[in-house]
Amino acid sequence: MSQEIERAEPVYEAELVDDAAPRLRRWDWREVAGWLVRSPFRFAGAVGRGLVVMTRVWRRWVQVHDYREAAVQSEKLADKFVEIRALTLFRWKVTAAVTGAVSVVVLVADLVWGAVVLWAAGLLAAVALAIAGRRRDGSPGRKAVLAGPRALAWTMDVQLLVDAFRDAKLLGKDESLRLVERATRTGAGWAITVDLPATRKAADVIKHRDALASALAVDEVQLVVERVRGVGGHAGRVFLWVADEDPYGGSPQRTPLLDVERWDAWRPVPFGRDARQRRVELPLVWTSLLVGAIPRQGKTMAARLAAAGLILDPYTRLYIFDGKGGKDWKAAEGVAHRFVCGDGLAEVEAVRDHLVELVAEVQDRYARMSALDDEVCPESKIMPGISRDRSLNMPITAVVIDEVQVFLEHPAKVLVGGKKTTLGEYIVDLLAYLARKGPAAGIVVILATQRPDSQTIPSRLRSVLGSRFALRVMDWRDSNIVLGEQMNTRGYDASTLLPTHKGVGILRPDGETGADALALVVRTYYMANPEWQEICARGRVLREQVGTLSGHAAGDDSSPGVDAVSVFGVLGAGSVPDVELPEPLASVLHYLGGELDEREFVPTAELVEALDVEPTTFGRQMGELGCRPVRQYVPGDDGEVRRVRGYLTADLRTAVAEINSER
Ligand SMILES: Nc1ncnc2c1ncn2[C@@H]1O[C@H](COP(=O)(O)OP(=O)(O)OP(=O)(O)O)[C@@H](O)[C@H]1O
Repeated sequence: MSQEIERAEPVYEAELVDDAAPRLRRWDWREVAGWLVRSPFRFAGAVGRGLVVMTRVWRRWVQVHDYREAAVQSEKLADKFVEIRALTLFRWKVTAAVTGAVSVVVLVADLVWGAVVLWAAGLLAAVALAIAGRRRDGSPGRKAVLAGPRALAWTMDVQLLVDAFRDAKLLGKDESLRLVERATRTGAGWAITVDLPATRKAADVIKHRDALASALAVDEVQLVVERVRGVGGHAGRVFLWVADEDPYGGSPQRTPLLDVERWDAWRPVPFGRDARQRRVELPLVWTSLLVGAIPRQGKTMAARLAAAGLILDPYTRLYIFDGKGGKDWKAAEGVAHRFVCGDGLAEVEAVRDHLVELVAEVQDRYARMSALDDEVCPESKIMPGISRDRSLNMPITAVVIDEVQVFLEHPAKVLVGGKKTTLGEYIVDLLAYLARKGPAAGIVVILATQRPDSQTIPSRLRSVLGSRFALRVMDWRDSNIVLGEQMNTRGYDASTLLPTHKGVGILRPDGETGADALALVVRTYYMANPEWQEICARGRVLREQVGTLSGHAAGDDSSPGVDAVSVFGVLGAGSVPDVELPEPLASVLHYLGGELDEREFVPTAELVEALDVEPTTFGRQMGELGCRPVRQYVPGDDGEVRRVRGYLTADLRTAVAEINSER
């Protein structure tokens, strides 16, 4: 009895003390009743779990799992395969023999002693299973919810997922998830679709993906969270996929471009695979690409993959500039119309001259496109037919610059249009013009850098680059420089990628190209050096066949001699100033890109949808930055003209100019 007595707390003055000093653990009758009512269910639950546990134990045993794993670890699976198969077969036979023997014994016992034996055996088995499947309290550390014996429990019991959402503070205490689609086995993982309560947003789950991964006790690279969009989707519907193991481990896949004879630059280029091994393709025409990463993460590989698609199209003209000056791009010399490799003054000046030549060409293309027949060129934009018509001389032209910071940071003083500047600044202006005006005229700008900071790539250049790919970077600021303002707060931060995951990065496709997701994690395809050389060699043969080998590749390095002054005149026009703009104005300008100059009015609804922002807050923040909405008549998708709220691009430009002058 004395052991059951709890020591009373010290008694303080004015404290009420219960008379019945020795406090015993007393059961409330409601607790007892509750326990009695719940126990059959708990027993049944434990039996169910026990069944799952025992089935798994048996399956691992029959498949010789540990032996197999040891063989995989020591990379001897192939050698041990026959042995493992023989052992598996033997264990299947043992299973069959034991099952047969037990059935016979039970049958005989049933005949001799009657049905009571069956009941007794069943009960015994149920108790044994319940013991195997009981919930073990107090086991140290957290167990991965989705690994081991509980994987099946999770797929059967959504409550575990609800608990994880609550632990990650994505659901309140009284809120719950609604199951849209049961958990199913999809690829090498489990997929489930759920609806959040009406007040919650899928975007927040994406944002706090790491908290959810922690609550589920899996590494965040194993957890994929996507919004379900379009028909059948809404802002509160979430698709979750949890990989069994690191989806970016294993050996990389080779690029499918190696299996094709030629490619069409108008088709999106095969770029890599996402966590679920779905193909990710990158449209390049009518847009541009910025790749950023710290060294040795796969930046050159990513840029070369994009270039490879263009190299395999003989109608594409290539300007290839490599600031590193190594061997990485050497093979492309045989296909490039202009080729510069190195970081000396002569090389930087050559790059400048080639870019000036291109800017002049863009102007010329616009002039010629406006003179073309409406049927050939309906909207002052290059079309596939035009780009392949040799007589029009407007092929898709790609400017690929690796280690672009070498050119952008060059400090040599130059005089441009009577104004003192540096060579680097001038190249920034030229590239910004090309990225802004070029896409519609068939110019594709692809830039790769290991210095993604705001000085190196000023916002007037960044804001006009369409697609972004960030491999691992130093910190979230650098990540935002590549991916766009505030992308880290939306759950996309390339500094959290793992150093061992070479070639894995966050891709933010150009919104204009109709991409569904805001961004996605991609592992690029792998293209070994000999394969890259093979693609370049094939590109050369193709160009020789159709007669498009030109410039440097054809041994002709002469420049057409462009009037640099006339080019200078167009550079300043409408360019976005070089300051960090506050949000949401920065995102608006990024979204509009070159359209800032081309459009007169942007409906608020369009911006709210494109930027995925809350309309009231957006309106207030824009107001604080001096942008007031106006009403204008615009034609809708159905052709009907409606009066809608929106912003005049002139007002946006004025706001930018004012912010600029205040700094
Ligand atoms: N998708 C991939 N899968 C596996 N390994 C990859 C992948 N992409 C790149 N790598 C490996 O990562 C390493 C670095 O690649 P790469 O040379 O492209 O990086 P980088 O960032 O351009 O480096 P640097 O800054 O030195 O130019 C290479 O050894 C390459 O083989």
